[in-house]
Amino acid sequence: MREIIDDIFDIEGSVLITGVLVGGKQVDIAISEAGTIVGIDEKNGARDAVEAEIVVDGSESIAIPGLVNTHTHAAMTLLRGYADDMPLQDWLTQKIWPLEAHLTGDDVYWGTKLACLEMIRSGTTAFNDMYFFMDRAAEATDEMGIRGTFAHGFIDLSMEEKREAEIKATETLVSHIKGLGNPRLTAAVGPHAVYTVSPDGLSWCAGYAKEQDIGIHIHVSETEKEVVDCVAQYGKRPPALLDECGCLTPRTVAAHCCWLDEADCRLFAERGAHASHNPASNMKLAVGRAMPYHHLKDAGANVCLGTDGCASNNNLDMLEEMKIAALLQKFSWNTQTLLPAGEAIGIATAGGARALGIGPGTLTVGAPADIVLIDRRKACTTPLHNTDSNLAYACNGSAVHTVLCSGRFVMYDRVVPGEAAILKGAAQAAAALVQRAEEAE
Ligand SMILES: C[C@H]1O[C@@H](n2cnc3c(O)ncnc32)[C@H](O)[C@@H]1O
Ligand SMILES: [Zn+2]
Repeated sequence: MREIIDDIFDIEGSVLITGVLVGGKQVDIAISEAGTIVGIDEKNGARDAVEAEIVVDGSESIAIPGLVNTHTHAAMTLLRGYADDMPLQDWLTQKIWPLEAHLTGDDVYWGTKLACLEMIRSGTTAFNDMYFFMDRAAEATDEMGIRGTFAHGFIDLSMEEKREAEIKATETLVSHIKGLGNPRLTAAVGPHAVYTVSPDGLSWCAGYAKEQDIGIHIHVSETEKEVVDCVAQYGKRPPALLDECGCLTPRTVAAHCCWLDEADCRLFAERGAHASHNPASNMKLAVGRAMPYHHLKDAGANVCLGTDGCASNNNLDMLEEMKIAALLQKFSWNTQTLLPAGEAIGIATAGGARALGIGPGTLTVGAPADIVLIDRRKACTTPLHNTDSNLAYACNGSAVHTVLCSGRFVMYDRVVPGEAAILKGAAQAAAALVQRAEEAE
């Protein structure tokens, strides 16, 4: 493996992964130069699909589709450990928003580089991001080689002047991302939540997302207070308000969804909206209830998985998040059979890919070659009675050893190009950010 490591990140040719375990079977996976899976076969049939430029021995690996993190604020890696053990509203208003007021574009660049590094190292190949200075987040993501969907966090606090500024920021970002013409980078509209965006702001976001044919990324029903306040102010629950404003669509990814009731779940299913489960953040911020996964599933709504930002998680490890999701669901709803291992993997892969519109999120012919190789020589993969169980319940991101996105290597044998410089740049940016905030106090 070692001989080809120096130039493997620059090669843009076809790839063959031999003898890798997929769904309990030893197969070869052939990947075209264009970055698509063109063959997957047990009996060496895939070998005929490409004249491979790179052949990787997969016999010590399990292959899974790239993990899709459907709700994060990537650059919040810089805020990791800055404010812990607080309720959501105090956490946001007393600690997070005052520090974010001092953010710069360079901070977001370095924070996103660090986030991408961490995501790649734990098997994530696509993420749904909502934050600020998102042109710099897209730049960082492009350099790291994975997929990102970028939304400006739209917060108008019911003020006309703020709304106009947020509209401008959203339009500028969307035209910038579209102008890049990079299939790995897409734009979305990011109304923060019903308690920070007016109905006029929400309606504008819905209309603009429709006009631009892009997604909507929003926090929904995270706390009981959000629901109670929404009913008091608007006479309806958050999903009904969002629906009235046109924000519940097949392109909407709604984060948290902890306090949805059964009718809300049915509305999600009817509108084709996607519910992103963020269990670690929900438990850490003690929002009081887990997403009603069973009601969403019974209604037929798509559920996907996300970590939220590093100030409320405090990492971006989607393998770890799968286990937390499965355990939280079983515990909260007192049902051992709820969210079994295979389904937990499904919401982190196919469910996420469906939510972000990036193919089937499976290892099948025609799918984008977003592939994660998990080391079979680890304690967490020994023994392998049931691969899904090992992946969902025993492993975390440290078992990932090679990652491809769109057929290109972004990590090989646990090496990610530029890692030391990213750690240094991000640490310096985080320290300078806190210093600026303290000096301004
Ligand atoms: C984009 C803004 O969203 C803020 N944020 C981060 N995590 C959460 C959460 O769990 N609920 C609501 N808002 C959140 C982030 O700090 C940005 O200000
Ligand atoms: Zn969030």
